[in-house]
Amino acid sequence: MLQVYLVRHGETMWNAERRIQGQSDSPLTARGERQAAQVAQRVKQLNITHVIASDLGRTTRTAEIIANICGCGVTLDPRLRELDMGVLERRQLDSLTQEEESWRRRLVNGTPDGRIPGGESMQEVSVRMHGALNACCELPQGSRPLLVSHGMALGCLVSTILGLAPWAERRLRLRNCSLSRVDFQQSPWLAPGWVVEMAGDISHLDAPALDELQR
Ligand SMILES: O=C(O)[C@@H](CO)OP(=O)(O)O
Repeated sequence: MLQVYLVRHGETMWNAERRIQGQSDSPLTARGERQAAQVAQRVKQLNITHVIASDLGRTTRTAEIIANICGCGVTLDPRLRELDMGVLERRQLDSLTQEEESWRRRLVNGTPDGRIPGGESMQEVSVRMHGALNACCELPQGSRPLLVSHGMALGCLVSTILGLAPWAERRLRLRNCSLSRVDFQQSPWLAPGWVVEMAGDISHLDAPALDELQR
């Protein structure tokens, strides 16, 4: 059985400001750095063999902190990036016009091929996230990888493993530096292939990100 751990990056400056990031980027806050150190201590004794991260700055920094504690390197995989939110990236969530908010709603309410102008659909994110996850099956026998990605991308992955639509991810709270685990297994009691063992655990954090408490 292959166990793959999933971590959302630490809190960033724009998370705290409720500013849309998508494939734009902002640095970890001091709280985000602390969260990354706390999740690193949590996974330290899990014999992680590979840390694979979205190539954006916030995930790369989180991955470096984890890899340093786990004693392994960091591999970057752009398939793990956050959903591309097109023309709304860098915008404050509270500043959107009604029309802009309708673009965001279409993205998350199941409109087929719903997307923000210039951005990705949830279906497209699902395809590339599964590609990155399935690549873990090609690692040497006995590997235990940890993927560092983003809120909507990871939510989309977990939702689709559960057989839900990609946009169901809006009903799964994945806080900054939460830890999830998915297993590739052949148990007679479960559906063959990927199953969700754990999702969104933050018991290792001393406080969830401030911005999460405001939502
Ligand atoms: O891009 C963003 O603004 C958020 C959305 O969930 O993603 P993350 O902070 O996880 O990169």
